[in-house]
This record gives sequence, structure tokens and C-alpha cells, in this order.
Amino acid sequence: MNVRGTVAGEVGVRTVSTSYGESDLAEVPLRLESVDERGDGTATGATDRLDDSRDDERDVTTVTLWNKWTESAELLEPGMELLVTNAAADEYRGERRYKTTGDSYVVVEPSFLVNVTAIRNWVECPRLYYLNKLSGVPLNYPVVKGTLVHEVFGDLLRGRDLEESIEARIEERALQLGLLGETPEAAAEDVRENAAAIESWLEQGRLTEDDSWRSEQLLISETFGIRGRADAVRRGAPVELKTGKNLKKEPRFKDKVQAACYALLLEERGGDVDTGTLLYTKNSALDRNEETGDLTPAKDFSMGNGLLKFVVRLRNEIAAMEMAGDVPTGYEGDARCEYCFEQDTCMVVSGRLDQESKAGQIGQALPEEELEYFERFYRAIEEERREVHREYAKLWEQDARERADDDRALIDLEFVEKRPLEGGRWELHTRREGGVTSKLREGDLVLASDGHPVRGNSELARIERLDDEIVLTADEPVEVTRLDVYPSELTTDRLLVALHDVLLKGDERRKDVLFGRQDPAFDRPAEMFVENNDAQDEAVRTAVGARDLALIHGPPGTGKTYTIARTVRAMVERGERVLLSAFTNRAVDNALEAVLEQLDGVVDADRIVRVGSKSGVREDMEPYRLERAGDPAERVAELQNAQIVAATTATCGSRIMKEQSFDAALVDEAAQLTEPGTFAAVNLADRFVLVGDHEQLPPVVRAENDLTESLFERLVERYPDAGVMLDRQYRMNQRIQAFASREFYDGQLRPATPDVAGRTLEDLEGVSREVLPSDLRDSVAFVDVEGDDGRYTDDEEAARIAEIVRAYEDAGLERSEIGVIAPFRAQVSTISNHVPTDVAVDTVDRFQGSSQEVIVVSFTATGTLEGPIFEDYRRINVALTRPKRALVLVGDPRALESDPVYARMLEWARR
Ligand SMILES: Nc1ncnc2c1ncn2[C@@H]1O[C@H](COP(=O)(O)OP(=O)(O)OP(=O)(O)O)[C@@H](O)[C@H]1O
Repeated sequence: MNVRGTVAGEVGVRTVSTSYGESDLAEVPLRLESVDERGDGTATGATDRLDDSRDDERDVTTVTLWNKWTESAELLEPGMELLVTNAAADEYRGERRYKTTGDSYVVVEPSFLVNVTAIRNWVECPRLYYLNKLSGVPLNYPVVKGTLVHEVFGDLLRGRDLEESIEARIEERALQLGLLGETPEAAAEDVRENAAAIESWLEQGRLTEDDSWRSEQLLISETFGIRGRADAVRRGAPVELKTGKNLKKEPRFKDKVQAACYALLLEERGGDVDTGTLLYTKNSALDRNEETGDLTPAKDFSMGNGLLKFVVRLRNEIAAMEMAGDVPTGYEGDARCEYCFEQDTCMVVSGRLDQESKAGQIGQALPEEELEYFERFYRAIEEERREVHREYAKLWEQDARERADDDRALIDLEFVEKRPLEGGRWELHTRREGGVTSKLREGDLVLASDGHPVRGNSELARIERLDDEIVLTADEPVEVTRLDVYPSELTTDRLLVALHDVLLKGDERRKDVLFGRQDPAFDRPAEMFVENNDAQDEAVRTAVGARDLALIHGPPGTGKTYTIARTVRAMVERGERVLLSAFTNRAVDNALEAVLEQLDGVVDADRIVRVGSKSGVREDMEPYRLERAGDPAERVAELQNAQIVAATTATCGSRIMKEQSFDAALVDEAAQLTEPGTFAAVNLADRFVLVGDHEQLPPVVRAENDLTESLFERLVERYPDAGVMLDRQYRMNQRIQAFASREFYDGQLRPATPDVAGRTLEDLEGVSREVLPSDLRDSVAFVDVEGDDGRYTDDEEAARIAEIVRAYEDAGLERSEIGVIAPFRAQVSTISNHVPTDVAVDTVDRFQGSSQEVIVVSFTATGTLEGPIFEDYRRINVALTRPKRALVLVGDPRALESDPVYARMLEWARR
């Protein structure tokens, strides 16, 4: 049976004498959560929860872990989750207890999914694992070559011709190769050398037997808490490719560990894996006269239980360390520092961050405040990572219906067809019922499965088209009936690298300013940049003249984008190279569009480059998008010659962008970025300008910690003189803007011109206000709806909103000019069912940065306000500042009046 629960107290480890001699045991007090009687070593079915009582009311029993599992027991702290598979039960003084058996696995924090490569790094040296996490994988030729060889391997397995595959894969990586100064010919030769061993080995297999292969496969184990992508699976057993040489008979230990992880993952899917294969691509008979040793590329080994258990214990060490937020020292394993390629880096990092390490320290530690900052943010980022892991756990903890209701999955799809693509990949078509919503968007990577994302046949796929018919591309032809959000750790990984880079590689003066040791300096030019708007003009002068940084605070509609574009032009005219960045692709494209308008004729179009994926970049910006495929020299020239490079902050953390440097970085939507998220862009430039509004949406993070405050906000408070607030808005009429101005901007926000102030619906062609019902004629209206008792939905409000939308349509407005904002996704769906599809209905988050002629807000609260409806007031600020000419608030006044801000809002709306 499988026993699972929470550690409820201190764990004692001792040695006892048994009939087999001395044995170690650990007694773990465990608050039981579930006991799965059917437990067969895997968690293929949902386990029975013992009961629904609260954590602290459940029974505590003792689970005894025997022998080597005591090593995992020593990692346990009260509060940690523990799973014991194949446990045996016995009665002791009337109490039911559990213990490990010879077939048991003990898994610490099973919902924390440890990556297979992390386990491989860890067995080499725990410190190496940590260093890799901190500094990321750099752009270097061995890494790129290794990736190419793996891709070609996958292609060969899918039946592609070798030469065709090499040519295609090298062409796809032109930009990376170009940055590394490699020619396609030289790269092809290197890949060919490695691929020859693969091909001849595959040939042998084909001659002797009918192999069943599967190329690269994403595997997740909910029992062992491991995930990874196996290079290949052959007759149910893992095959790992290594682009290196190994002349010993046996595979290297760390390679075996890696294959053993995949064996565990495959066993969970019902396999019985007794061998693993390592394929060393540099072992080839051609070298026979130079080398002695075992030259066969493929080395099989038998997958003993001892190894599998050892691997789980390693995995437990990582999970426990991550949960505790500890930093490994290298003493955990038997690392031999003197042979390690990373010894110098390791010593520098330990020295600078004042960490204990087996390799020792060199250099002086960072100042106290920087060390404190590093620790605080390291912890915060790791907390965020754990939240991502919790998202993974939901893949199996929630059932299909719950995930669909949570917008995390599209289920019950109808598989239509699979079409083979060039290179052995697949295009998969599946259908959903009209109107079903989810968080999934075109361009997203998703888990596409034939029923279950972890237990079924499932693949990572990309959404190419998302209509009622959904089109995906994937490596394998899965008969897709379900799509799940893929919780990516990429963002978290990049935050950590950005944190590392700013502190350990950052410019000293920059750090002096960031840590308050020196004030930012300015050489503001006397020149006038914007004639009709003083604040914008000052903002441009401040940005252009900033020696370190400048902050532009732009409330809604105040011309942030315009100011950014004007600043970029001024910088470019001074001969500077500029990075244009923002949190979302949409904002990057908006800013780029404005820059293009400003720069008409100032810079050649081919010196402006947009870096991003095809699905992320807006269609009209496609001509500027940097193609990654093609000829390395050409591709790299396009990037290097560009005077303006536009990319999201996430892309700024990519290996390609990290190789670039700029005179200045302009970051839009900066108030929505975490501090390390901002550094990803800012690290690439000598000076930076942050543009945003901390009275609108805060950073999007899962955990509640230091990541929720943006660098923009912190710096605005720290250096008010480095900031300029744009105070004239070009969007809302006087009546609409009044409340937001007073409540959120100290009454400083004003309409930019009399035209803006006096905007009405009647200015729009064919619109007549007279046709509207009297309660909607004012440009701000409140519609009183008692509503129903739903917590997250309100049918009555939805029905009333449908009537309101119809009234505006009757008055002559286009549907596309009307937007509806609701606080919860559930209410968004409810309203969507009532109004025509071309009316935009969404949550505030999706509306930030856009505007509409008419906005209707649904408050979805009846009687009392249990919590602030829009979570925090910044959200309501965004909602109220989207419309240009008409705003309708729909809700129950008694609920709204119970909160002072909403009460004032009500008073204003009813006036
Ligand atoms: N100095 C100016 N003179 C004339 N029009 C301007 C000026 N600045 C901005 N505008 C106009 O005001 C409108 C809003 O400007 P912009 O899109 O730059 O605002 P924003 O602050 O980026 O908006 P958001 O709050 O949605 O991010 C645009 O139509 C723009 O052309």
C-alpha cells in the first residue's frame, strides 16, 4: 500500500540489532493524508483520502523507514510531505503503524518535481547543480552542437534522412551559430561526426529485430516527483545520447543515474524496465588506431533496484534542500573540486556571496545590503518556483472537470486528424465546442494528451491555431482529446539568472544607485522635444539626459507610448543603440509601432529588429522580426547592425539577447515587472528608463513576497527627482476621468485638450444619445442590480449587461467599440454567454493597456462585500480608466457602499 502524509514532529534515527545483523531505522511521526490499499508502487489511480478533516485533526501514526531510507529520513523536517510506496501495516499496542518493505520507495515532498538533469548535476556535485541554476546555460558551441546532435537523433528515429536532417537543423539554428562565429559547413561536419555513430547503431538494430522506438518524450512522475525528457525510448527502455566519448565498458555513473531516472518515470507508466542504454556518439571505430578501449558507442547496463532507489534518495536530497531554501556546499556529495571545470566559478560565487563551499572562496564578499538583497530575492524566486510546482501537482490532483472549470484545460475535445509534417513531425487537429474558454492562447506550449496529461499518452505541443478547430504541432501523433496548461519554470529560471547577473556581473555604479549609495545623475539637454505637453517634454529630457536611470510615471492615456517613441528617436539621433522592452508582446509591438512612426526616415528599416517568436509578434511587425533560421553570417549581421532592438523582458533573458549590449534600455509596463524581471532587460544596457504606472496592475506572480513590488515603484519612492509624471491624458472625457484623478493621482490628472475633456458618444458617426434609455445618457452611469447569490458569477447582472450592450448597439455603436469587464473569469464566461461574440468581455488584466469607447463594469457582488471585488484598488483604477466616452457600472449598491473607496465611486457615478 502507499502511505502519504505530513511529517508531524522530530524524526529519530537509530541502529537496532535484528536477525540479519545491525540495521538502521528511522521512526517518522506522520499525519496521515491517504492510504492507498491498492498501492502497487505507483500512483496510477487517485488515492483515497482518509477523510476531509482539517490537517491538525487527522491521526498521527508512526512510519518506520528501514536501512538506507534513513538517509532520506534525516532530511525530514516537520511539515514536509512524505510518501512511502509498498508499505506494510502492523498493529502495535492497538495502534496501526506502517513500515517500509524491500519493495518500498520513500519520496520526500513528492509534489516537488525534480528535473532529471538536476539529479544528474547533483550526483556530479550539488554545488554544480546550484551554480547552473544561478547562471543558466550560456551560449557556447559545445552546448549548441549537443542540441543539434540530439535533434538529428530524434529526426533519425522519426525516419528522416540524415543529410536532410543535418542541413535543416543547422539552418534552424543559424542565429546561434552566427553569434558563435561558426559556419554551417563546419557545424555540419561536427554533427555528422557524431551522427555517424548513431546511424550505424540504428542500422544494426534495424537489421536484427523490429525495434519499437519513440523519440524524445516528456515524462512526469507523480509518485517519485521527477520529470524530464527522455532522448528516446526503445522497447520500453530509456536510451540516452551523450555527445562525448567513453572508452570504458560501462556507462559513466552520472549517465546511468540519468537513465535510471527515466526508468522510474517509465515504470510509473506501467513499464518494467530492466536495462538502460547510453549512446556515446564520439565512440567510433574510425578512431581505432588512436585509442584503445571499448569503442562501441552503445553501452547497455542492467537497471538494478539498488540504483533506482539510490536515484530516489538523490532526488529526495534536492527536494528537501529546495523546500528548505538551503544552498548546497559541495560537501553533500563527494565532489573532487580539483578535477572540476567549474572550480573557479564556484570559488568566485562562494567568495562574492559569502557562501560556504568545498572548493573554497576567492574575492571579497558583496556589501551587506547586496547580500541581504540576494538572499531575500533568491528566497522569493524559489517560493515562486514552488508555486509553479504546485501547478504541476494540479495536473493529477484535479480531475478533468475541475481543471476545465479553472480554465486550466480544454477537455472532451474531438480528435479530427493527424497530418505528417516535414521532418517527421505532426500537425494535429482537434475540435472543441464553441464558446468554451481557457487560459490557453495561440503560440502557447501545452500538454496535449489522449485523455490525461500525466497518465495518458501525452506530448508537449504548440498551439498554432485556436478556433473551434484547434491546430497543434508536435513530435508525436497523439490523438488529442485534452489540452492542459503547461506550467513552465522558464520565467523563474530567468529571474534567478537576472538576479545573479545584476549582483555578480553588474556595473558598480549601477549597483551604487540601486542600493541607495549614490543618487542618479542627469545631464538634461536644453533642447525641446515635445511642444504641446510640458510633462512629456520634461520626461524625454530626463530620459535622454539620464546618466543612470530615469522613471516615467504615466497614468492611463497620458501618452506613455508616445513619450517612449520620442525618447527613442532622440537617443537614436544621438547615435545610441537602444533596447525597447516591455512585459508583454502586445506592449512591445505598440511601442515599436509608435517608434516606427517617429523614426520615419531617421533610421533605415533594416536597422530596427523585433526579437520574438512568430506567434508572439503582431502580424504588422512581422517584417521587422528577426528570423533565426537561414545563413548564420546574415542572421547575426541583422542583429548586430540593428540600432533598435525590441523584445519582451522575458526574451531579454534568452541566450541570444544576453549576448547583446545597448547604450540605453527603455522598459514599458515596468510597474508590472518584478525587480529581477526588470533586470533581465536593464542588465543589457548602460542606462535605463522605466515607464509605467504603479497605480495600475502590479507584477503577475503566484507567491506573496518581495516579487510583488516592482523596481519601478521602489525607485519612484526612493528617487522622486528621477521621475516625471505625465499629467495630461488623451483618452477620457472630463466626467469619466474625475474619480480616478482624485482617488489615484492626487487630482493631478487632467484632460490634455478641451476636445478630450468634452468627448461624447455623439461625436461618433451615426451615434445618437437620444436613443439611449435615460439612465445611460450621462457619460458615467450606475445601474442598480440586486443580483443573485453566486460568489463568482451573477446571472442577473449578466442579463442586465446584455440589455445595456444592446441599448448601445441600438444607439449606433459598433459591437467592437464596447467592452465589458468582470472581476472573475467565471463571470466573464457567464456574460459571454449573454452578449454577442464580437463584444470584448474579459477580466481587468486583459484590458490593461487598451481603451474602448464604452466600458461596462460588472461588480458581481450582492448584499455584502466579502473581500475587495477587484482584489485591490489598482484593478478598479484600470477598469474605470478604459473608456473614452461612456462608462456604466453595474452592481448592488449595498455591497459597494460597505467599502469606502467603492462608496465614493458610487457617489461620483450617481451624481
Ligand atoms: N503630445 C501629444 N500630442 C498629441 N497627441 C498625443 C500626445 N501624446 C499622446 N498623444 C495621443 O494620445 C493617445 C494616447 O497616447 P499613448 O497611446 O501614447 O498613451 P499611453 O499612455 O501609452 O496609453 P495607455 O495608458 O493605454 O498605455 C494617442 O492617440 C496619442 O497619439
